[in-house]
Amino acid sequence: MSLLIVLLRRSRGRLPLALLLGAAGSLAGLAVIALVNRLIAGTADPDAATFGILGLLLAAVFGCGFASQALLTALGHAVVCELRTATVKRLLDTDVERLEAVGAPALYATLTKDIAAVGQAFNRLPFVFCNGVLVLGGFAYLAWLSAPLFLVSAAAIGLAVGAAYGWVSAMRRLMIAVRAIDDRLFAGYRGAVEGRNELALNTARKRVFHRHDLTAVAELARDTETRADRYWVLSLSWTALVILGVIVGIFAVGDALGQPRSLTAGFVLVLMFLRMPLSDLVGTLPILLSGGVALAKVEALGLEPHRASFDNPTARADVPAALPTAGPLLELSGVVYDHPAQGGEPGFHLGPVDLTLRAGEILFIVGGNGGGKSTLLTLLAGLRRPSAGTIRLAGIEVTEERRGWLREQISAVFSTPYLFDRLVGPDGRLDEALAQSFLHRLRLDRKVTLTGDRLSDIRLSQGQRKRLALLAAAVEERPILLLDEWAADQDPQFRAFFYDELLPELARGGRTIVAVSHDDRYFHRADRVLRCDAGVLTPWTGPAAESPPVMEAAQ
Ligand SMILES: Nc1ncnc2c1ncn2[C@@H]1O[C@H](COP(=O)(O)OP(=O)(O)OP(=O)(O)O)[C@@H](O)[C@H]1O
Repeated sequence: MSLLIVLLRRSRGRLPLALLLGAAGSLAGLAVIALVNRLIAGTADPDAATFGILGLLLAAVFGCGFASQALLTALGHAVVCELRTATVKRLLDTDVERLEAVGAPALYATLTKDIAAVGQAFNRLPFVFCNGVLVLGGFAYLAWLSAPLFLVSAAAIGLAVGAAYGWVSAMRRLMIAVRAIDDRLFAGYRGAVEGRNELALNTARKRVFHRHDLTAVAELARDTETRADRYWVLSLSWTALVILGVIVGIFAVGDALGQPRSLTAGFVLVLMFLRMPLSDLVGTLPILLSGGVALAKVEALGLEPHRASFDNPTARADVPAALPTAGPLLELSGVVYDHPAQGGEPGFHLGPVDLTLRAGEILFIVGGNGGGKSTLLTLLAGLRRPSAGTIRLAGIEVTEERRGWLREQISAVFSTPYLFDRLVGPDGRLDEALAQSFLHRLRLDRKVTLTGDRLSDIRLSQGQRKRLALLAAAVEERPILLLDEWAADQDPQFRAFFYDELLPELARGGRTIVAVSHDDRYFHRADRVLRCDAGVLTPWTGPAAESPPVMEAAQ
């Protein structure tokens, strides 16, 4: 039903026209049958006028059917296109935390499988509608032909539909189960693509992965799909049986009710004609059901409602146009964040964090693996919502409504950055000269060419990827730059260039920089160094404070 509501909402007037044409085509088809019936019964003359009418009716069947289905299928494709772009826009507007909770495999499954399933269902709707009109019109004609025979057939078909209702519900339940298994299958596909190196190196791992993470899930999907299809073919065979049963029964009932044989024969002819659209309707059930399940799945992701606009919803009136260039810039007071617990393991607790970042400052954050450094950076960037405490930017509290404003002040290079092949400057305008100069200074100009805002190649080494990500962040020209272990993949020469030249230069240019770093050789380049371990932020007191790794005796 929700499929129909979506279609109705988006059709902008084309739907009523298409439905009208479809109904006209179907009714013209029924009129052909009715006229043929009259020819058989001898109540119409087989003269030129009758055949002329039949010719016109056939032309109407073709013309109206074609126009209606062309309109409806075009509408179906338009809905799918809109669903694709709108779902991606909703995803772009949704919080990182929500997307993390949903997980990448489920998101990919929705973007590929669910949208395709909804599309298939939409594209079947025109045929469902035309068949529906045929069936309804056909039954109305049957009622007109003989009320007693119609009542008997309607009662028999009604009972049969009631009996089949349970099968359709069972089929829907199984389709929901199949869709849940699809998320696990997509996790397997992802492992096969992204873990290709590890899998190529180790045959045993490949076998274990293929058996447990792929074959087992694929077989579960196959079993569930097979069970769902069994209900479908049962419904198809049941439909054929019911129609044929009613046809046989009608002769017996017709005689018992004293109906003339010619009337019964005409009644049966219409029933035979209705067999095809009825079977088509039942045949389409799985496509419609899986479309409905897919649409429900898209909604269950909990994405933000669709907004066509890309404007930052932050009210600009109550925030300053520019940030201060001296004094406190970003202040965290009692900020707490909890990563959710998973699989029986406790979640990670960060904070309470009290931190004041001054404008133009270079702050380094050090700490052991899993200490919470990256989590802290995402909180500073406004990508995560603290569970307690306040964040102030330029003295103004960053409320939920102002989180977009905070994000607009931040450029970041995360530890595994995603590279886009277009550079984007402030307000979408790129300073090409600045970009070219960074390309040169980051020693990427022999590898990548910048034409307009487009980069020629992003298939780079890990260290080069980080440099390109830094370039993309720098040309955004935002006041706060967050770097997560940026230098970890750089060669010693470039690392020295980064700490000794680039960072101080960026700071002199007005940037406030927070960098996660383990390069204690260069800690003197920072105005301050803090340590983040076990979610607690403390001043760094020198290399002696580093806890040595636990060394196990070699076996
Ligand atoms: N999306 C997430 N969901 C649940 N837990 C998470 C998530 N991201 C990180 N964590 C947990 O939070 C803790 C801190 O992770 P974080 O990435 O902030 O540490 P880090 O100090 O940056 O580590 P590293 O130096 O290894 O990069 C880890 O124990 C990690 O398991």
